[in-house]
Amino acid sequence: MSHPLPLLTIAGSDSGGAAGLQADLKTWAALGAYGMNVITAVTAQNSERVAAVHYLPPEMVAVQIDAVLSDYGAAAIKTGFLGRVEIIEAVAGRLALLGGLAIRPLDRGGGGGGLPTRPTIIIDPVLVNHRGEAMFGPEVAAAYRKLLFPLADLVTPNRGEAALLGVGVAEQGEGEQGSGGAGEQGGGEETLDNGPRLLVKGWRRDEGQIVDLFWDGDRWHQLPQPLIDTANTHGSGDTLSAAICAYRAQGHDWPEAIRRAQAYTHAAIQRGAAWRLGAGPLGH
Ligand SMILES: Nc1ncnc2c1ncn2[C@@H]1O[C@H](COP(=O)(O)OP(=O)(O)OP(=O)(O)O)[C@@H](O)[C@H]1O
Ligand SMILES: Cc1ncc(COP(=O)(O)O)c(N)n1
Repeated sequence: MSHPLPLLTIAGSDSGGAAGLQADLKTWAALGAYGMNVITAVTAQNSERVAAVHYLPPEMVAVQIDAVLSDYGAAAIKTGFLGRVEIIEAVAGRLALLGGLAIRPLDRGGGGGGLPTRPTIIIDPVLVNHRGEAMFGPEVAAAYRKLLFPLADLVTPNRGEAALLGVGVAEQGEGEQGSGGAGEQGGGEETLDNGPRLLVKGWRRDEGQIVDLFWDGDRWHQLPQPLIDTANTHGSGDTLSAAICAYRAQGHDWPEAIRRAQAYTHAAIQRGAAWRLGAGPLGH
C-alpha cells in the first residue's frame, strides 16, 4: 500500500485555529496528504487580533526541520510566519541543503515510487496584518528576498506583501511580459530578473470579482474568481498556498495546481460557518 504524500509547513501556530500551521494541516488533511509542522512561533491570536507572539529559538526551528526531513522526507515544503531575520536565516540554511540531498522518505513498506529528490518549495511571506499594516521592519522583507527567493519555486504574497517585497505588479495585465517581478517599485535592494514564480493573492477586487495575479516566469496571468461577501477569510492565504503545495506535489503543473487550489479555497470560504467574529475561519 502506498503512503500519503508527506508535506511540511514551517510556520507559526494560530491559537484560534484559523490561519498559520493549523490552516495548512487542515487543508492537507482535506486533500489527502500527510501534513507535518515545524513551529517557528506561538501566537496568541483570535479573529480580531494577535495579542502576543513567542518566537522559538532558531536552533529549535532548524532541529525540527532536520528531525522530520531525515525520516519522513517531504514532497513539498511551504513557509508561513517566520517573522525574524534569524529564523529566516535558519530556515534558508536548511532549505539550501536540499538541492544536493536525496531526502526521499524511506518508503518503508511503500512502493509508492518514491518522491523527487528535491521537494517543491513555496514561500508564503507573512509581512502584513489583516489591516494591511507592516508587521516587521524592512530587514525582514529584505531577508526574504535575499535568502528565500532564490530557493523558491513559487512565492505567494498578498498585495501588501508584494509591495513590501518590491514586486512590481501595479500595472500588470493579462499576458503582459515583464522582468520577473523586478524590484523596481518597492524597497528591495536588488532586482529579481530571474526571480521565482509569483502568485499575488487578492491583487484586485472589482465588479464582484477578486483577481489573483500569476507570474509564470515569463508572463502575467489574471486569475479571477467570484468575490464572496464575507468577513470570514482568516487563513485564506495560508489555505491557498497550502493547497497549491498539495496539488503540485500530486503532480499537477503550476497553472493546474493553482487553479485547483483557488477552487478549493473558494469552496472553503463558502463553507465557512456564519461566525459573527472579526475575521472568522474557513470551513476546510
Ligand atoms: N471574499 C473573497 N471571496 C472570494 N475569494 C477570496 C475572498 N477573499 C480572499 N479570496 C481568495 O482567497 C485567496 C487568499 O487571498 P487573500 O487575499 O485573502 O490572502 P491573504 O491576504 O494572504 O490572506 P488573509 O486575508 O487570510 O491574510 C485568494 O485566492 C483570494 O482570491
Ligand atoms: C501564525 C499565523 N500565520 C499566518 C497568519 C496570516 O495568515 P493569513 O494571511 O492566511 O491570514 C496568521 N494570522 N497567523
